[in-house]
Amino acid sequence: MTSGSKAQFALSALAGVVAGASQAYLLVFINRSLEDGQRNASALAVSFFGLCLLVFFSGVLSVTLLSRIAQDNHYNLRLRLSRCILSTPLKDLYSCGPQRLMAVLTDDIGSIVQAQDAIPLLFVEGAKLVAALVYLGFISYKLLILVFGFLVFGLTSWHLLQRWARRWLKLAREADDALFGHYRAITEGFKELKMDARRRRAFLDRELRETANMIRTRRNKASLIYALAGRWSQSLYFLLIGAILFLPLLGEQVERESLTGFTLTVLFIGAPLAAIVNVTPALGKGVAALKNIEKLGLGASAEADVGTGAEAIDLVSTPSTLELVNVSYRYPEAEGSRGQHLGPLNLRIAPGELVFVTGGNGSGKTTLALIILGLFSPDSGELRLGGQPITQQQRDAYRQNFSAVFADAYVFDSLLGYSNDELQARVEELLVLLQLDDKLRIENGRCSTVDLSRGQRKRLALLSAYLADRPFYLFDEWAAEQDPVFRDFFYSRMLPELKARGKTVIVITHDDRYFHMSDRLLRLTMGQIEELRPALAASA
Ligand SMILES: Nc1ncnc2c1ncn2[C@@H]1O[C@H](COP(=O)(O)OP(=O)(O)OP(=O)(O)O)[C@@H](O)[C@H]1O
Repeated sequence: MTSGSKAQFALSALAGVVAGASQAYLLVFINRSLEDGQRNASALAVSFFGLCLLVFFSGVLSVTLLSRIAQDNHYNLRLRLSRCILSTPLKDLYSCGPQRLMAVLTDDIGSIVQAQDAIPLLFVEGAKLVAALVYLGFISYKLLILVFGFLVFGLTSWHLLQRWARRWLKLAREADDALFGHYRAITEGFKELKMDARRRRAFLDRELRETANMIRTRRNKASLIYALAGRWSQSLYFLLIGAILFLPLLGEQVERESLTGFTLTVLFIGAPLAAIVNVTPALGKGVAALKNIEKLGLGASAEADVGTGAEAIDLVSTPSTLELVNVSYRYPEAEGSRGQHLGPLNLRIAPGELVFVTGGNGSGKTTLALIILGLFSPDSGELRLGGQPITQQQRDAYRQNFSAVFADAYVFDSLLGYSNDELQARVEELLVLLQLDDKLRIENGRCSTVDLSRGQRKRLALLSAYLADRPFYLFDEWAAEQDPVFRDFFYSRMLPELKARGKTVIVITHDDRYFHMSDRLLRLTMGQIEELRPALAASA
């Protein structure tokens, strides 16, 4: 919280307390006018309506300010969490899984916001309750002790029931993660599920149904316990009123006026008590959501700030030698399989070299690419640029040296940071070069469409990489989805042209027809690099 929002919070909390306390004070007036009849009626009326105005304005002020703070927090939370995800190392992100992240970004943020929305109500209702209890103390401290006894017993038993309900809610929330995984399967595996009725049935009737049913059962249990807790507290409340009304039967002498005032006040506290009891589940869900976010550990091992990246871009180096020295990397072990291991890898790529990397499926080419790009930190060994080891703090700056197109390239519908009048001419030129000019337009940095074929999407990703135009280029099986003509154009024209411009280019490829175009050909086998065609300079 900034000091401005702290002051706003303090003011709104104060207004909430004033609103609640003055509502309770209205009760004193009501009680007094009932006791006094028409005596002092005009003086009481002035104070009464004055107090009504105070209740109105302080209530509006408190709720508005606190809602505004809640919205500010919501806004900050969305931004902070997104920034936090982007500063998390890729390895940690892989181990969270995309479905958990989606559940956090949708469900958990929503729960936190609902909890924050409940806070203004807590202040107003809490203040009403406290003020009413103070008034009860003035009327009769003995009866106040009785009320306290009931409150402590009621709240303790209610709290235990709440805890039980929250346990079920927590289990339901865990199943939500699995549900998001199924939703992903529906959207991303839509075609496969549509094509095979047997598979679709198994998916809908077993996987999805089981998870959805588990969530339904767990949430139902939580709701039942919440309902029990609610009814239980209400029953206790009536029991309390009964106890006060019928105390004389137990031989306890209480004045009639005190009894009336007391009963009226106890009836009055029913509403704030119920309101507090009703908003508590929202608070519980909010706390559980916060714990979920904490449990992901996002940002715990955060890399240097990846905020705007402006500071990092200033560090882009001129072409330099890239080295991997005794680098090794292991994927975390999964159930039933040992984590794949790469290394130790030693590699030196000189500025301006065109290096092809090949190897069988699963040999570790993409993993090597992710290490070279600084997206995976090696478990041991180091990465050096221009002879300088890359530290954890420099990793984001280091990554800014690369223009990369991944095998599963994501295509943004805008150029994000690469749209200005100067670049527009280059964009037009690239659209023609990549034969996309009859498919889409890019105006003010926004693409007219990204509904393109896979090959075309890869070309659009290449356009983005060209616009960034860093000293290093890395392509992971870029040409795999291109037609023979364009594939030839890529290897015979585009790669030599990049090399001629002094770029260091690393190409992961299975296209053996073009292996001769490279300066060096590396092969990965079982996580080890083998040099098939050494650098011309080295072999000379
Ligand atoms: N996220 C991951 N978690 C655990 N293991 C992984 C993960 N990604 C890849 N692996 C394992 O690491 C090994 C190397 O994978 P990688 O994607 O680097 O291979 P590749 O050579 O690029 O394969 P392909 O030619 O099929 O693209 C594989 O055996 C794979 O099982």
